[in-house]
Amino acid sequence: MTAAPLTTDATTPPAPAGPLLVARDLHVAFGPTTALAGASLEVDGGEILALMGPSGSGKSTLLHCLAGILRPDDGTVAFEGRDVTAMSDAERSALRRSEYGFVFQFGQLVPELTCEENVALPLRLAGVARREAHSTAREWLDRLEVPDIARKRPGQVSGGQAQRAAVARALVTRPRVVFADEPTGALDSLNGERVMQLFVAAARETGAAVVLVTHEPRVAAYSDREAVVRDGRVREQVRA
Ligand SMILES: Nc1ncnc2c1ncn2[C@@H]1O[C@H](COP(=O)(O)OP(=O)(O)OP(=O)(O)O)[C@@H](O)[C@H]1O
Repeated sequence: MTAAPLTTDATTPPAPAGPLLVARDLHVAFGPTTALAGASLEVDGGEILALMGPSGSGKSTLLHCLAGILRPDDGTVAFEGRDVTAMSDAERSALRRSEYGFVFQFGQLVPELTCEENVALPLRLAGVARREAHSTAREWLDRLEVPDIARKRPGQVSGGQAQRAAVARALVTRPRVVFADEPTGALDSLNGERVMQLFVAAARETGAAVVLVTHEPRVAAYSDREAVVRDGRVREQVRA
């Protein structure tokens, strides 16, 4: 029997230095309404994290702060140790484009483009040549089990099919984190479960972390960890 080598070679990636995303003591107010009141949360690389909690508790606001869409009034968000809250708007949008993917409740696909063009779009924006972007987009539609919608526009496909295209579009650039706000909220439970299964399987394959807001325990059941938000703070965390 050969002993396993004790040393690592130069090609071994370094062990992760810590969590991928760290939010500390976030405060956000919209006029007189407090949305976040000291929310803190960490997200590890590759983990599926569900944000749960009552309506109006601050889940979407927390997601928007984590994703660098909204700058908190106070507190910090760091991605791989880089302070996102201190970045300029241009730096934050560059970070979002290069490292993050997004899925919303209603796919928010571009209605004038075919589903294939929608999925290819983030690659085209990243400078990938047209032919390669489209062939990768078709692979992703296959992976999400909707090859037939490639040439259809979003208005010509079902809600579940459109949401699969939205998941494909979010993952096609192989982002480090996908943020999803009620990704199955507009689907019936059978469709919602299938979309979640495919979403989680694809994210695990690419190594993307997923942060998702959901009301549905059946959707949260696909996560590795649930964080419960109440009154603008993360109150408890349960490892699945
Ligand atoms: N753009 C905004 N302008 C004014 N108030 C807002 C805005 N966004 C959120 N709020 C308020 O901030 C609080 C937190 O909202 P948020 O959407 O983060 O909660 P949530 O937990 O995601 O709710 P839901 O589950 O109903 O989507 C709520 O009281 C909400 O009304």
